[in-house]
Amino acid sequence: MFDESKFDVNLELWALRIPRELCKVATRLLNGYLLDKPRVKPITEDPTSEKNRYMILSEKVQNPDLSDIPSRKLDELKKLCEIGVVPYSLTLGYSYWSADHVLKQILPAGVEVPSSFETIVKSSIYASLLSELSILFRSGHIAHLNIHDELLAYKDVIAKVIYDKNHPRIKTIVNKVGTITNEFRVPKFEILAGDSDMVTEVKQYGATFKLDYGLVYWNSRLEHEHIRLVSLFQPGEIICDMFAGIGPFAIPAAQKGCIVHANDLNPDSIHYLKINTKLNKVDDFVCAYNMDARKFISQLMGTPVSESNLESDASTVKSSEDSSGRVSDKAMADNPSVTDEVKEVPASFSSDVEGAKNFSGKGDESVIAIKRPSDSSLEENGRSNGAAVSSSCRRKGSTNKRLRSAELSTSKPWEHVDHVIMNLPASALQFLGPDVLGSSLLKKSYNKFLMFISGSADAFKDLIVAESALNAHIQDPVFHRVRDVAPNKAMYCLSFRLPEGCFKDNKD
Ligand SMILES: C[S@@+](CC[C@H](N)C(=O)[O-])C[C@H]1O[C@@H](n2cnc3c(N)ncnc32)[C@H](O)[C@@H]1O
Repeated sequence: MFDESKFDVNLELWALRIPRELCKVATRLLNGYLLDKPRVKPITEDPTSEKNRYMILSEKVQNPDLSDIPSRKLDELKKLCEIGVVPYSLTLGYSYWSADHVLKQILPAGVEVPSSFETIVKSSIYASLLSELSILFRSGHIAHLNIHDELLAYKDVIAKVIYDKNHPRIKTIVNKVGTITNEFRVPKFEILAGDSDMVTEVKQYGATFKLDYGLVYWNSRLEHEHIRLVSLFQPGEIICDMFAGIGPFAIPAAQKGCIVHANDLNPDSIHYLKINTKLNKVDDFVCAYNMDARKFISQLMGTPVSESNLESDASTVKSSEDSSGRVSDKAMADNPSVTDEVKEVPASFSSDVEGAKNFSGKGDESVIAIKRPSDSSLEENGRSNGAAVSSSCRRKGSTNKRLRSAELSTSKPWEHVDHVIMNLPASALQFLGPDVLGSSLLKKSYNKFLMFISGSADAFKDLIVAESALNAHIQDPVFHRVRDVAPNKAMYCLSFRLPEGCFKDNKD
């Protein structure tokens, strides 16, 4: 692909032959005059004698008479031992140079390298130029590039360099092709280097996620948003994740002791969601569903005709892969004794959550509270409505302890949900209408939960659309800036408590 030897840089240097036991003292004396290159040791074997070492001098020592070294230092050194000066050739080759250095030489000078607006993975393995190439992130062993058109001719070279420089940590280099058009939001990738295995594991906030990067949606840049939302939840709360993917909200929420109803249309996402609940030992807390979110929410919240037919109702909303094991086989099972016990626990709405600060917007620049005269802050709203936001599963002091598996079986989402997550940017608002939420919400007094909706770049427009879908005024909406998706274009999360009396004109 390219001749690696063209990156060779030969250095003609001088080295001192010093008895090995004196190297430490000599190093101190020669401070500032020894070779100083990253990853190259200035002291090396003397090929002619085991008793000695070569101390390689820096490029600034040009003469074998060592006149470039201050005489005071040399005199001290000479008092220690007899010094031999030998020529020393050093080649810094392809393996020495960073990816940044190599690519700068390969890519044409003057090529318009777009500046990156993406957040690069924190433990960045890439140098500045690579971020300019818009290398989006690393997912497990996969490095995902997004090579711009003007650099496409160099894609193989770029991939080879990144692969060479990061193997074995990175085993596969992929490039996103085209724009995402499918409803599962999975990009198309071409594999540029390494093996074609797209099944990988990633870690976020201590949870492990297994996924096939070619089949499911995954975006490491949402890690902060995943943590932020989950930090707002309380143990025992019931979460409904309408577009759950492989579980980056569902699993940490379940780890916190929440009960999660997680749905996704993509069967592969649900396949991995189930694997992940098991991997993270929260399968007793997550019930997975594989259907369109409209059907999911209306069935989940639809009023069961009687307690006796809960199971049959529930079975319609469980994963279509029931035989291969829905996430919790105990989910929705009738267990009156446990239900009774849990019902006795008084509801509490303690809001001393870390994330509550973010939610109110205080101290978080990315939170924008859209204020209207009558609005109070969303945090206050959350607290004041707290008494009404009760959960049949909530337990006092259950904090991070694992709850019994029976918790999920006592969850009655058709009676109560604390939070709804809708992470489907741009289209999530379509799922707010009376045709989806309306009928089920009206039948029950179901208007207390908090909704988190990933909106488009136009926060104000989203608010208007949401209000029109709900046919109600949204009090204290909060827009949290999730991330920049393009220069001057941010993605927001709109949060609000479902207004009292929404869909009122649709009442029958
Ligand atoms: C942006 S991803 C979010 C996934 C996950 N919440 C996360 O943060 O990684 C949106 C997800 O919605 C799913 N999806 C798209 N349309 C859907 C629908 N009509 N009903 C249910 N899920 C849908 C996709 O398969 C995808 O996994």
